[in-house]
Formats: sequence, C-alpha cells, structure tokens
Amino acid sequence: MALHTRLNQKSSKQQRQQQQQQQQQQQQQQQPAPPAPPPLHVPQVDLEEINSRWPPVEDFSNETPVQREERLEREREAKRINDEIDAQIEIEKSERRKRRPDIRIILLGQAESGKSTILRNFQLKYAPAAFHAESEAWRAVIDLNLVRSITFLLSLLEERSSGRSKLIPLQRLTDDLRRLRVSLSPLKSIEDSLARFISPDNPRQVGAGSAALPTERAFEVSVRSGSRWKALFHRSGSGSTSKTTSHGYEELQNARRVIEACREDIVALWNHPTVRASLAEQSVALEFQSGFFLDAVDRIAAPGYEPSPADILKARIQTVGVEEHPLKMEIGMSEHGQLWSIIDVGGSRGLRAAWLPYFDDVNVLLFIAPVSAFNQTLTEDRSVNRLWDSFLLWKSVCTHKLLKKATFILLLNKYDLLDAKLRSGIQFRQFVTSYKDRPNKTENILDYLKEKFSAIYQQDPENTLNLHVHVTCATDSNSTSIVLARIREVIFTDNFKKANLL
Ligand SMILES: Nc1nc2c(ncn2[C@@H]2O[C@H](COP(=O)(O)OP(=O)(O)OP(=O)(O)O)[C@@H](O)[C@H]2O)c(=O)[nH]1
Ligand SMILES: [Mg+2]
Repeated sequence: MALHTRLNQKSSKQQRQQQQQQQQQQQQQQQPAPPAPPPLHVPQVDLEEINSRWPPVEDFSNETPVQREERLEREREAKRINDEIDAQIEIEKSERRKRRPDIRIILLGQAESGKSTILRNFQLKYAPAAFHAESEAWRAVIDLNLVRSITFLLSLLEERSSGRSKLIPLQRLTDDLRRLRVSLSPLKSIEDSLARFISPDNPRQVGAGSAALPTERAFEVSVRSGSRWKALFHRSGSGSTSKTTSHGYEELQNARRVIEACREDIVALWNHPTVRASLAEQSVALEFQSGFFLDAVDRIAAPGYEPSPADILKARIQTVGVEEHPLKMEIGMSEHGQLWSIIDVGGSRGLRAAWLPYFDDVNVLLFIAPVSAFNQTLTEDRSVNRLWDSFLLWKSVCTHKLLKKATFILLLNKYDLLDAKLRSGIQFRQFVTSYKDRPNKTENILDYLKEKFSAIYQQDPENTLNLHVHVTCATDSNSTSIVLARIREVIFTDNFKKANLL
C-alpha cells in the first residue's frame, strides 16, 4: 500500500513536472529567448545603479548600546589614523614644494588599465632619448613575459593526478607534445632567473607562470617603486664593476641563448592543435592577456633582437607602490627643457591607499579606464566586475576634495581589445544589463560609457573645469601620440586659465 502510494505520488509528481515543462516551453515560444548568463562567473553590472548606491546610507536605528559604543570606538580610531595620514601628507607636501616641477600629472586607474603604458608613451614622445636608453631593460621584461606564457602552456602538458584536473588528457599527449615538453623544460629555470633579476625583492613572483590556473593571468611580474631595476641594466650594459650586476648580466645573456635555441619548438608548441583546442575548451584567450608575445616568437627569439617601441608598449610589468617619473622635455617648442613629473601608481585595490599623499598639487589627473574589461573580474577580488570597479573608482576620484583644482582627463583605453571581443561574438549587454538592447558595436558602447563616466564627473558641482575624454589604444604609439598632443594643449590652456591669464 505504502509502495503503491509512493508510486502514485511519484507519478503525480512526474505529471506536475511534465505540466511545468510544457508551460515553460509555451512561455518560451511566446517570449524572445533571454540572453544566456555570462560565462566564467563574471558578475553582471547595472550602470544605472552607480548613482543610487553612492554614497551608501547607513542605518544605526537598531543598534544596541554596546554596538553603539563599539562603532564610536571604531570611528575614533579611524579619525586618529586619518589625522596621522593628514600630518604625513603635510610633511610630504612641504618637501615636494621645495622641488616643484613645472607640471605634475598623476595617472590613476585600476590595475592593468594601461597607466604605465601611457607613461611610456609620454616618454617616447617627449623624451625619446631617455626612452630608447631603457630598451635593454625592456628586452628582459619581454623575455620574461614570453617565457611565462610558454611555461603556462607547458603546465597544460603536466601529468597531474591530484589537486587539479589534467588540463590535457593523457591520451591526447602525443609523442611530439612529450618531446616539446622535454625540449622546452629549461625555460622554467630561465623564468626564475629573469624574474629574480627584474624583481629581486619579490620572490613570490618567481615561477608564478607555471603555477597559474588557466583563467588567471599567466604572466604577472611586479616591480616595486624605487627599486631602480632599469638602472641595473644601464650599468651592466656599459661594463659593470659590480659583481652581482655582472653575474646578473651573464644570467640574462644565458637566458637569451636558451630562448633563441628554443625558438622553433616554441612556435611548434603554440601552433599545436591539441594545445589550441585545450585553451579553447578552458575558455583561455591568451592573446587578450597582457604581455602576450607568442605571436611574435620568430622575431623576438631571433639572435640580435632589439625591442621596438611597439614591443616596449606591449610589455607587462605590474607597478607596486607609487613612482614619480621626472620627464625632461627633449622636444617641443615652448616646453623644451621643462621638467614635468608623471606620477604612476599601482592600481590594484590593496595599493590605492598609497595614492592619497600625491593628490595635492597635481595639475592634471589622467584617469585610465580599460573599456575591454567588462567581461573580466578583478584579480584581487574575483567577485567584482572590473568595469564596475572602474566606475566606483572614478566616482571616488571625481568627488575627492584634494583634486578640485586638477584638470580631469579620462582615457577610455584598450578600445582595440573591446573591438576584438565584440567581433568574437561576446555580447556587452550580457555583462552590463543596463545597456539593454542597444547595438553590440564598438562606437555605440564607447558612446554609452563616455556618457556614463561624464555624468558622474558632472554630478559634483565643484567640478567646474571641462572634462576631456579620449578613446585610446595605448599600445599604438601613433594614435596615442595625437591624443598626447591634445592633452598637452589642454594642460597649457587650463594652466593659463587657472593663473587667470586668459
Ligand atoms: N591591447 C592593448 N593592450 C594594452 C593597452 N593599453 C595597455 N595595454 C597592455 O596592458 C597591459 C597592462 O598595462 P599597464 O600599463 O602595465 O597597466 P597599469 O595600469 O600600469 O597596471 P598596474 O601597474 O598593475 O596598476 C600591458 O601589457 C600593456 O601593454 C591597449 O590600449 N590595448
Ligand atoms: Mg603600472
């Protein structure tokens, strides 16, 4: 009886499920298909919400007396820390005034937005001799970027049985792939020595490529502000007297020899159909990642390779801390010999507190927003959509009281990658729900983002100067050069205005 009842229950449950399925099918036929959810767990964002959510309103009405006391104590502590920071800012401010440059520009934006790349564009355009003098240092970074992407590919071939799934199943590990794995294995130790040389104070970076999961950036290497890593290359190139430096220089030469010897096998690995298929299955698009040089191995791994300006702009090295770069104008009519100072900052969330002391006294704020980041999350917090983070950051910068005298310039950067993503079929509205059913076209999306960013700037009545917006691809020095020329004009016009000369 009990069994009969259960069977009946089961059959009536099945009937209900069938009815529900039929209803759902009917509804689906009547309505247009909803967009599929975004892949890779990237959170969707609604840019209309940016205004209503900011600033967050806190409700203390349900607080107990103990909670109230704890909150007040937290607030007192926060104020104490704030006062200490203010005092520190005052000290740094007065020190800076003593060595004030003609123009101070600060580059702000999230990590990987392209701040350091814009800095390199400034150097290439206005101080080309200094830019070219650093080319040897950049070759080491390019070598490291390249080697990191190869060790990442090699990690796909590793025969792992625990922890993570085998990325390429053993049955697909053909003899030629096994041979490549052996012949390219020396690159793992080359990766370590290059990383040690470029970033000696950051041992955690060593070997990061081979440990990276497919969806993570495979190539990250960082350099701390003030570490003077480029200076090491200047000295080593001119016959160093320092033992450590000459030893490091030998290591670099050795790294070059190994990379050159591996050139054909690197090409074979990158072009191997099994490797490409595996990357596609894991939704890894290496060509969209920073520091991607695998498509130029033939040239880069050739003997006598000298990095071109385009290569230097493509190289990736993460900034940690804040760096002040003096830029002595080598060209230009009125500015020749002028000293500009460009402040480049590390953009990841944990590094942003260090920006504050540098806000005071800046003439120009260049905010760089990577428009291609709409389907990515922050490396430091996988739950945050990168475009959303850019908007929040922009909002806090636009309302910051220390920046009220600065000229605001917004660069909507990486439009080339935005374009490539849209062409590959990725739908912007899948990630930015407020975009609704507007066209999935680069121009329309750029217009939309420009409007959203501008609205935030204009919301603050204290922002009286015009906001200047440019669309950029910072790895293209020609188009960026035109933007920099316009920025230079704006800097001078606004400076005159501020000095009441116009
Ligand atoms: N395709 C493309 N790549 C870009 C563009 N701008 C910058 N990049 C690349 O993006 C990577 C990151 O750029 P960076 O300039 O290092 O970024 P950042 O803002 O300084 O990052 P942090 O130092 O971590 O704060 C580099 O490999 C650049 O070559 C662009 O417009 N298009
Ligand atoms: Mg940087």
